Amino acid sequence: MRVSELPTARPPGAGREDIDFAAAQRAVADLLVALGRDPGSEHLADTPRRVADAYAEMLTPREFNLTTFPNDEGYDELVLARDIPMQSLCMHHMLPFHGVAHVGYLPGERILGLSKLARVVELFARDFQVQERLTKQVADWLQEYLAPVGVGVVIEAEHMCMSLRGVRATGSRTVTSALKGALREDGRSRQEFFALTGVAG
Ligand SMILES: Nc1nc2c(ncn2[C@@H]2O[C@H](COP(=O)(O)OP(=O)(O)OP(=O)(O)O)[C@@H](O)[C@H]2O)c(=O)[nH]1
Ligand SMILES: [Zn+2]
Repeated sequence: MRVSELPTARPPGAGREDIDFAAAQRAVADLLVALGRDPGSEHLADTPRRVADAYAEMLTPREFNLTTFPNDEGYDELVLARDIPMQSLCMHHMLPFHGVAHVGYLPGERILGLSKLARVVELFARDFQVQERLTKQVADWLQEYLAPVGVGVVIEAEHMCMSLRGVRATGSRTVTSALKGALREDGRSRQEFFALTGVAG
């Protein structure tokens, strides 16, 4: 099943088809002028196009197949993809935040193609985001389409809006988690999940 064919938990209006490139380029050119920069300089001449392209790319997740397999062996322990690289854009400042995601689940009737754990992170990260919302969207989406016994998502990220400007707390990382099903309710599973992600639970 192609992911674009699923009614995802993504908010309507996100995606490349909603991007007006000409308007985005004009807006970047206006911003440069508003910031007192000379848009006629050779270095800046193509910058509105580059910035519009860069944001369009950063806001567009790649399409993928949601491939699952029958859980023939009845595997009932945790499956965890650790240290999935994650890049997103902060909703409040439009600056990047980046780090890693750890995504795990306790299988039910189906197991998921392993790469899909990283692809689901990208599906929601390529958007203007709030870290808490991103974390929960990944967990909710896996719960809905994989129907596992439990799901756990941890994201550890550094926000450029906290590093490059404002409080300038460079190196500080924010940790968020979302747990569902047995990983939320069963103390032992929850502890094991946090132990394997390396986050104190
Ligand atoms: N909860 C949450 N807050 C975020 C996230 N990304 C950025 N923020 C925060 O959003 C807040 C916006 O606060 P404002 O006071 O309106 O913005 P600001 O004046 O730029 O704030 P400072 O960053 O403190 O200078 C800041 O505290 C940011 O750190 C996120 O993913 N989750
Ligand atoms: Zn921010």
